[in-house]
Amino acid sequence: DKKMKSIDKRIDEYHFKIKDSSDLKAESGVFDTPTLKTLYTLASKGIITAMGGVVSTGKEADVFHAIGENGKELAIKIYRINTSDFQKMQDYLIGDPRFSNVRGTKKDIVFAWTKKEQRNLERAAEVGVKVPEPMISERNILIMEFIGKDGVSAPRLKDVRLEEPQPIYDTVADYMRLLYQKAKLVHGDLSEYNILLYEERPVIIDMGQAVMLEHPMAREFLARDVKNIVRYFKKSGVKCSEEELSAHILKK
Ligand SMILES: N#C/C(=C\c1ccncc1)C(=O)NCc1ccccc1
Repeated sequence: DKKMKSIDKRIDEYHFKIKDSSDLKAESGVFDTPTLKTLYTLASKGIITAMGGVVSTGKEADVFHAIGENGKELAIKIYRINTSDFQKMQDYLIGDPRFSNVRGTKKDIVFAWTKKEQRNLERAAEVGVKVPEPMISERNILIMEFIGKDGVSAPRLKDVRLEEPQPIYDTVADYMRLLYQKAKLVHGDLSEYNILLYEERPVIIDMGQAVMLEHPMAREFLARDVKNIVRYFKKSGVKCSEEELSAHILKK
């Protein structure tokens, strides 16, 4: 019972439990009724026991901190159903052999996108790339491992000044190679905005737009990812080039 006590104490530390929708609605525009229903379903299954604060907000989605079973810290990514750039999502999905049959309303597109991010995170984790471990996705909600401590998210590379950039660059280069060679994926939006630094190691996030190598734009997306990564690490003092990073990723 002591254990339960401590979890309750932890939960009380948060602004609010999932008690009524007024609190959640105040948080941000993602909490429309269907989303609240889904959150309550997840809560009633004990998957989420308390919602924390906002970790990050974007056009497409908001990420919240939460507490799950046995006090585990979670990241809850909630995709907006109305304002998401669903035309862009649709173009990405149509090019993806795994989702090319998805048609229909914005809702269907956003649900498929959420599932896609979960599948991409699973494939990345399988081949040894450090990403937030995905747990489940339900409609427009993706639940994953929280990368951070006590509700404080690990910082993005964009927000840190690296003492030792070389080993971080080497790891990111290896992750890009593993994604391409083993997971047959291109991240498609890789930059210092989508890499967290946790316990001195890079963690890749935001795999929703990642595409399979068969996608018509896979090579252009890879070239853009390479350009972004070289630009950032050159600025951080690493001797690197687009040719060298591309070779590292593509060589057999
Ligand atoms: N996944 C994820 C993220 C953070 C995160 C932190 C700690 N643990 C897991 C994930 C994240 O900020 N993504 C960026 C983003 C972009 C656009 C909209 C919302 C969010």
